[in-house]
Amino acid sequence: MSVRKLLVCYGGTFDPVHNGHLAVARAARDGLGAEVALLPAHDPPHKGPTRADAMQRAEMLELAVAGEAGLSVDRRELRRDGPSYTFDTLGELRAEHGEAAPIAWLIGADSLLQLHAWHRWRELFDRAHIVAVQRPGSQVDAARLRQQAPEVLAEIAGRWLPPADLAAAANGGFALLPMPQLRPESSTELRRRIRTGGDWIGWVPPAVAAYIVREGLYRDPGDILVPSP
Ligand SMILES: Nc1ncnc2c1ncn2[C@@H]1O[C@H](COP(=O)(O)OP(=O)(O)OP(=O)(O)O)[C@@H](O)[C@H]1O
Ligand SMILES: O=C(O)c1ccc[n+]([C@@H]2O[C@H](COP(=O)([O-])O)[C@@H](O)[C@H]2O)c1
Repeated sequence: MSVRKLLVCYGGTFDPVHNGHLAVARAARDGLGAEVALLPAHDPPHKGPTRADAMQRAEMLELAVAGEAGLSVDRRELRRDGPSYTFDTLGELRAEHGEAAPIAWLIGADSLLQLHAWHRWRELFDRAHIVAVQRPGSQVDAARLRQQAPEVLAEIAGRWLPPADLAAAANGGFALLPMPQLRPESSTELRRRIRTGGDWIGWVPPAVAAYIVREGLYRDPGDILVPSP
């Protein structure tokens, strides 16, 4: 039986992309033997207005992964109006790749704890696997899920797979991605540091840092704030 290569889709606001995102994408590529597509959200459903516009966020992402094997940027959400629902994105990907292709949607642990608030969230499993990665401050285990997101725990309970088994099925599984080392970076803290003159250059690839400086991004007072509902 031939097992097809897993496609891992890693969606985000990427406002801006940082080295934590890249470490997660590389861990998925290397740990799961996957191709990883990074998808900037045009209009992230649970976030307020972004600080950089969608084109700038996509350009920074492209600079961040340029020349890196196994990582690419997929701009499809920029071509859709309205909230960038993952359910819709996975519908497009499923139609393009076919019913048998193994596809996974990759999220951080903070996103997993909110998964029950996503548009048609249970049906995401009809279209992809969900893979979560631990994040400092939001690390998940069964006890934390039971306390903070019992519906999510109930949904994934029968779906747990060893990461190596994801490629053997098209969708429907849940796995935790092993991360060699947890990463502290966040876009919110990065923007705060840029605004306040803190130490931020080492948190992004050099080409992204140059872009931020050139475009004068994240320097207005409003850039400190992230109104997340
Ligand atoms: N350092 C990190 N470790 C693990 N997962 C992360 C990390 N940073 C971001 N993620 C995950 O990557 C996805 C996209 O993240 P996003 O673009 O929202 O960046 P962010 O740093 O979480 O931004 P913000 O601080 O504005 O919320 C989310 O699922 C998030 O949980
Ligand atoms: O589909 C949804 O309802 C939904 C709700 C929240 C987040 N998402 C997606 O999850 C990814 C990470 O979101 P964020 O807000 O942490 O950048 C990004 O691709 C979003 O479009 C999707």
